[in-house]
Amino acid sequence: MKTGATDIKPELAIRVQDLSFKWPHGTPVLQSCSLDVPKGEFWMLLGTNGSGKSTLLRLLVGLLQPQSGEMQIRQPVGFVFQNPDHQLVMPTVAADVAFGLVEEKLAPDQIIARVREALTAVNLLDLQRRPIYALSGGQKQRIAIAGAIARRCEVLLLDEPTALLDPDTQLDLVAQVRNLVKSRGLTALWVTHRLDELNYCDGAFLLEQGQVVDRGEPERLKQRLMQAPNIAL
Ligand SMILES: Nc1ncnc2c1ncn2[C@@H]1O[C@H](COP(=O)(O)OP(=O)(O)OP(=O)(O)O)[C@@H](O)[C@H]1O
Repeated sequence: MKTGATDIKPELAIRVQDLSFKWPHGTPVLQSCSLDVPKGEFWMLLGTNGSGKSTLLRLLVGLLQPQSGEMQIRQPVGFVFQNPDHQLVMPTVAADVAFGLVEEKLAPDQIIARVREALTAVNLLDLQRRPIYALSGGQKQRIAIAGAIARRCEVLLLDEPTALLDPDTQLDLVAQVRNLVKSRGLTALWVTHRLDELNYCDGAFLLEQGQVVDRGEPERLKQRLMQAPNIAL
């Protein structure tokens, strides 16, 4: 099995080939799953409940190990969970963004500069001293993204980051991630059930029973899913 980003093609940020995963004593979740995400693009991952979307992201970030197949992903990778309360750990906004930099052993002025840059990128510099508990759901998701930007992540993996947000905040977040991808050369893979979010991405994958069954232009996939009542996203 090959993992890491050492020999990934220059035009790609994520490469998954024939990946298979099953839980102990469980049925297969991913079965020869293959996909490529081009560098500097914003792609989405769609599929019915239980089709393996979250499992694929967890494999990509190393939280799970596949039984077979190959994965390559550019480092560092940032992960944004559905529920931001599962990943924001410090009492204030600036402290939380800085927390992710501990391993880099930076000087204090470098940490301050990275935190300011990251909060500016998500338009939340004004809130740097605010307690985490006093943020909205959308603001918390943007802080999680700022943490990844501060760490200079090349790839963002987002697992239904808008699931707990109201519709306006949902579209603000997806538009902001698109802007970050385009302005900073990041690559993002975003799991969603919401077809209106497809308007913001460069391409999408459709996962069914652990395999990619369609991929490509978001508008075409959107039309396919709107005309397929048997695929309940
Ligand atoms: N910790 C676990 N132990 C055993 N089975 C699990 C575990 N986590 C998930 N599964 C199973 O793995 C399969 C794939 O789950 P996964 O969360 O990847 O699906 P998904 O496509 O992200 O679904 P959803 O859209 O509902 O979030 C499901 O059948 C699920 O029940």
